Amino acid sequence: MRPATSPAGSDFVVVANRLPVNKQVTADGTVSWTRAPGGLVTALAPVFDSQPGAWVGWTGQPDTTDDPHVDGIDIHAVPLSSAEVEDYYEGFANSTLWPLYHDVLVKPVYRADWWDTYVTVNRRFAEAASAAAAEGATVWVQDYQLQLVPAMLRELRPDLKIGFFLHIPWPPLELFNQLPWRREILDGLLGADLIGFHLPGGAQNFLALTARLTGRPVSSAPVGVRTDFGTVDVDGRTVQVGSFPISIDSAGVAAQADSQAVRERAVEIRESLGNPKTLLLGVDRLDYTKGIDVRVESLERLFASGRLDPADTVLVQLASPSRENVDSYVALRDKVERTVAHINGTYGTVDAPPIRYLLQPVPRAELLAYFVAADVALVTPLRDGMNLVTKEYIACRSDLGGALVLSEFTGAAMELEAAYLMNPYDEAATDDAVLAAVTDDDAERRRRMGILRDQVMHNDVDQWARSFLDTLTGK
Ligand SMILES: Nc1ncnc2c1ncn2[C@@H]1O[C@H](COP(=O)(O)OP(=O)(O)O)[C@@H](O)[C@H]1O
Ligand SMILES: O=P(O)(O)OC[C@H]1O[C@H](O[C@H]2O[C@H](CO)[C@@H](O)[C@H](O)[C@H]2O)[C@H](O)[C@@H](O)[C@@H]1O
Repeated sequence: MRPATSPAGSDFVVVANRLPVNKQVTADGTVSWTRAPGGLVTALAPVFDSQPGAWVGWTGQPDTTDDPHVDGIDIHAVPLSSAEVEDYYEGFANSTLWPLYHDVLVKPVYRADWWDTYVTVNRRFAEAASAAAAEGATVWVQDYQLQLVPAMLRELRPDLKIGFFLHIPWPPLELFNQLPWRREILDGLLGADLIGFHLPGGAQNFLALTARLTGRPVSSAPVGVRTDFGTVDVDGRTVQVGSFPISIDSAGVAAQADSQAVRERAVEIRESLGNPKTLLLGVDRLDYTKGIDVRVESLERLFASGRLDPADTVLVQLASPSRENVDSYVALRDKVERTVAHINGTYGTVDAPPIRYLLQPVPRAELLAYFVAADVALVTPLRDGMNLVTKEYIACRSDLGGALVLSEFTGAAMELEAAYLMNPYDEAATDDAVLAAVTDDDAERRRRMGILRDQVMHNDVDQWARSFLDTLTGK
């Protein structure tokens, strides 16, 4: 039932763990709002340019009742206590689900008290969404932190059209089955009218698992990209299941990258690094799924074997701090920082270390200047739902310069086959891919970048959002 306090509400509501802004509080208590980290916000923020609506989410800070203002979006902040952040966000979302859905790269932790808090917090998000939505509104729930919201929201508001999109991989049956609350998660998701995944394989896994664990009738034909949807029959209600590869505001990124200011800054960046023959670039949240260790270890092997010369090669690794209270992230940071120091100590000189490592989010224009400046982008995840950094790099290269080394274990690899694809578990193949991207002649690099650019400029975030929402609303 609709809460009595509800205003008329919005016709379009996004529900995501994060708001598009992040609250930063410095030691002296100064408050500032910065763009929230990660690809979910990068992708969803432009959706509101063409569609007014509300965004229900958390500010990124515990124990606050702030309601930040964002131009053009009606923000509804969902408060979380410190204990809830520990149990729901750092615990169940990022120490249970995140590793389980990313090939158990670290061992998932299963704790009933974390699960209980996940249920409590999901209910709070469902209630906030219910209060924000107008009669008959379209509500789009995002990601693994909120998998129970679709069913909870349907119970509160049967009048709504409810969509759910998963931004990370959907795991195979053998892994998902580890989850003590697997049936509850499936039932939560099945509250939606449309469930979206990046890749057809994820949608197919979901259908197979649903048939096995719930016994509900599911369709048997394969799922296509933005077409040929699967179905689950939930007591006479049809839930559609589809594949919608996410993207970026390609034209907007390209236009900003082509600005004089960004081009000039790119030249300055190269100069400040001593105009190396080869500038390699990594840009990631500091996450163990991203394979930052894979690329720096490959670089070390290429230096050690003499296949690359550390005197004329620089790797800039821009890392954004992430989930810093979770043990596996602390361990990764230690590992990366030790390896970088080891390589710089072994192969550098005092004034020219081959790796420049920054652990701070970089302002947007500055980031694009790095993309324009880099000869090779190294995108080497062990597993990644999509990876929007890849698409940002390509969108920035209207000059058809640059080359992309891309892990086969990213969602992006399915669409971007003209990249230098590599298996991050295969050291020799990784080294060969990096070396080919560095040493192939300009014609070959331009040929590949041309194909990649056609793909990314054509398949942008607007198409992603439109195709999902049109399917959801039956247009
Ligand atoms: N060090 C950084 N500084 C600024 N932005 C960053 C940094 N690292 C990543 N980003 C941004 O965060 C987003 C990451 O999205 P994506 O590659 O899909 O991975 P994820 O969502 O898992 O972090 C991109 O828009 C990227 O530009
Ligand atoms: O909110 P955080 O805990 O700081 O994490 C940031 C986001 O990381 C994940 O992003 C995923 O979504 C991207 C866009 O679809 C995709 O390209 C990437 O492969 C995923 O890892 C997470 O799924 C988001 O919920 C987080 O906000």
